[in-house]
Amino acid sequence: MNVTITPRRLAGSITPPPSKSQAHRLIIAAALGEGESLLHNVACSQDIAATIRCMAELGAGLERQGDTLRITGMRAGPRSPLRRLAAPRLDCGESGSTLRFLMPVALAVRGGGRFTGRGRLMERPQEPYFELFREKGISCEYQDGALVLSGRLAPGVCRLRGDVSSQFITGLLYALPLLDGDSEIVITTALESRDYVALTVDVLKRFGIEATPSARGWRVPGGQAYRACERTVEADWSQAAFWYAASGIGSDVEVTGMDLDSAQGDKMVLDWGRMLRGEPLNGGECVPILGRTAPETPVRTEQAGGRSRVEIDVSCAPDLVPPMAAWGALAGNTDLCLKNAARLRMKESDRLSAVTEVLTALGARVTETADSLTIFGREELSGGVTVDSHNDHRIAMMAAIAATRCRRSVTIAGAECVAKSYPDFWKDYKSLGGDIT
Ligand SMILES: O=C(O)C1=C[C@@H](OP(=O)(O)O)[C@@H](O)[C@H](O)C1
Ligand SMILES: C=C(OP(=O)(O)O)C(=O)O
Repeated sequence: MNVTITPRRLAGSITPPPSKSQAHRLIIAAALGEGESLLHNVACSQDIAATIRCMAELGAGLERQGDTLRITGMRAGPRSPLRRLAAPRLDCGESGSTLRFLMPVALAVRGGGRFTGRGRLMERPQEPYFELFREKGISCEYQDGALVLSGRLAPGVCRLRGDVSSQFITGLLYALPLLDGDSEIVITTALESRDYVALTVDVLKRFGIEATPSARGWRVPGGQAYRACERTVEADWSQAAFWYAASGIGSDVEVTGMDLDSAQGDKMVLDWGRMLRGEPLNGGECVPILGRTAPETPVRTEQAGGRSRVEIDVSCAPDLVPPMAAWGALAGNTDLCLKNAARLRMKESDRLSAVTEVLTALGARVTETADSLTIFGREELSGGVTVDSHNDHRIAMMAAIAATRCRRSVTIAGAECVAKSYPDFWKDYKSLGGDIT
């Protein structure tokens, strides 16, 4: 599907969709649990549909009633009869979270499974799991494009890299409590996307599951049971970031329904945006309103010729790169460097090269290195082109936000990919006065 945008500023009020990251976690916890859980404000993005489908295949009952999901837990645990059933077939769509969260879960609950996916999913790296699983005697093989796991996930020490994806750690945090002995997750490198692990621990706690930080990672007692729960999914800070970016570059969008106390790390978009706007400054340093400290506290420096440069370490919040890039491209006399971003090459697209290609086509000046982007702020972009979404929801949304400040119309090819995380994105864009066909 092509969407053509006639540039104009957006105005109005919007509540972003429910958090995809939180919804995945709540659904999995409820499905593993005992009894009936109710989850409210569940939106059926393609990624969430994948997790729902997979948890049903693993043995839970999931029934949608409007935006409420009624989940009958499978009572997973060391003595569950589910372990005797045939290997489940888990279609993860394009969702990296679904695949990586459920690989150890399927091992713990069913002794393995056959995982399939679409788009770039099956090419995304799984080596940290493979190394760990093979060390534990679990077989991991690609067969006709499917990933087949089989074996027993034994409790004990689980050594894992922390700089490929935090999703591996989340998967283990879900599976290890179900084993019949205690475990420790030992992180062998720097941990990136750290707040996503904190979000996991936050959800687990609500289901009565304990995981405590250790000097090397997390200690996870075995023999735990997920208890049923009733929760409402919070609004999504990663999606809110696109609307904050729109306002940052001249639109007037009021973002409603956001929880400032959320465990979602992407709420730091508020601090990053403030830094980009150059306010408020305190001796040249931004004072983070959300109490964040290095490394994610951005640094702003004054440059020659009246320009400023903002440098942000994005390793803690990679999903903020596309909205921040759109914001940076139209930041006037401010240049934005997004560094420590190598992991973005392993998402739905190679997001660093996709951001560079799309923003450059729209008329921005962007330089790309192996692990960073520098975007040189302008007052306006030229537009007048067709850009490719690269089948990446966050790239399509970035282009749509940047288009609000182009001189000529912008066509986004493959615009339907927003359904991966934000099926109503185009509807919401229109409701804010966006002119799209
Ligand atoms: O745990 C999660 O919900 C996510 C973790 C992040 O991935 P990485 O840990 O691979 O960076 C993020 O990019 C992804 O969109 C969602
Ligand atoms: C990378 C993303 O998700 P996942 O890893 O779950 O596919 C995303 O939503 O940007």
